[in-house]
Amino acid sequence: MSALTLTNIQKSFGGNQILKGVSLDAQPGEFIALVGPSGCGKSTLLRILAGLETADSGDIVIEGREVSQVQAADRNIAMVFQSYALYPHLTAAQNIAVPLVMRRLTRTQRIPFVVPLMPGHRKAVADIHRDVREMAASLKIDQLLDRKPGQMSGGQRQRVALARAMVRRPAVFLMDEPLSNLDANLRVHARGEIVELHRRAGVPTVYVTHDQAEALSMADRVAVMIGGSLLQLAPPQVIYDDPQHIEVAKFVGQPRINLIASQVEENGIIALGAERCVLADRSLPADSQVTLGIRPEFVQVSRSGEAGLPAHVDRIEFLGSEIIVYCRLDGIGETMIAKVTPAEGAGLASGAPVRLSASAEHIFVFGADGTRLASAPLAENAIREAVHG
Ligand SMILES: Nc1ncnc2c1ncn2[C@@H]1O[C@H](COP(=O)(O)OP(=O)(O)OP(=O)(O)O)[C@@H](O)[C@H]1O
Repeated sequence: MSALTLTNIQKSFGGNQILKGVSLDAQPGEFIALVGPSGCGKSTLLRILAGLETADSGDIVIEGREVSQVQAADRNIAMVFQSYALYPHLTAAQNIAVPLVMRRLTRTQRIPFVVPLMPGHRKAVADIHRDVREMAASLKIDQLLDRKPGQMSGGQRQRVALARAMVRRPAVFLMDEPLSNLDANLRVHARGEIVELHRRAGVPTVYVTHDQAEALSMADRVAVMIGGSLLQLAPPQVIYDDPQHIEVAKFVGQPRINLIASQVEENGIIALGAERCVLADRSLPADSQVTLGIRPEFVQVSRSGEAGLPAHVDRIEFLGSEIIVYCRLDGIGETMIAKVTPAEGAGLASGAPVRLSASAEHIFVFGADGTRLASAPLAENAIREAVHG
């Protein structure tokens, strides 16, 4: 049984459709990163899941229970926000204790004057103290327990917010860009910490981010959302190596994927320089418009020879272990980016004429509507046969 299933969630604000039928599932213990550009509807989906917003239609099932009509407080979901939302007047220990106090003590038991007189109260409070200390120890924030948020760094506040969300062992953990307030170095460190915590706690997690590197490096599966639609939900490697939509290919990968406009030839053949691939569906008419996608690491740059597309080097970025070469294709003027090793890039300079090529097995073909078209490299000796049917 899935820990969490969303089916066909739709949501409009004032006639604007923000979520266009999103379906998503998380398995027990799974870490899902929900990634997409700003404004694509990630936070709205998360808020609907948490019960802070109502969907126009669609189903939400958590641990086998349909919760669309269930109040946020009764969904057993914990959420960490961008802003951490810690109470500034409470210490870290008190902040972490809040969800336990709300769940385990009655309204009357929470009143300090009455509290010591109530039966069972002493045990409940002792249990809360114990659980807070255990959670603080596992997050290595014991030394912060007496401090208020104003006396902590951003990273420390983030850990306290995580502790508060995790302390009551929710059915699902939701995080909305929890690292966005941290500086770059701390962010990378905190990624590892969250993954480690998640592994230990084993609570299924939906983690929203607009940072594709964060999503790829942290998640078991990545859900790529663009313009209110979920375009692909798959493990990071599959999202990168086998994108099913041009928007997924564009969103993931740094530097960005190269895209070149092209046309289908007879019998579903597509050419890029001397390389050819063939579409699985050969019924696409000749002259149909397609876009070819090639990751920068698969673009070969040669300084001599006749093979490959003629281009000129525009600029070069030296990144230590690799070199990014920005080239302009002669004639059409489009930019192609190549990622090469320092040895391959040695001697390249701005303005130098080069030839660019990519092996057909590394060419993605996208149709006019952006969906990926199945294709395969065409061997040299098969070309003649294919062309002549
Ligand atoms: N309560 C609301 N009323 C009207 N429009 C809203 C409301 N909440 C969100 N929107 C709109 O819905 C769209 C999606 O917003 P949402 O916050 O879900 O995007 P997001 O992908 O999380 O973006 P970001 O990464 O910038 O946080 C935006 O255009 C936003 O302006």
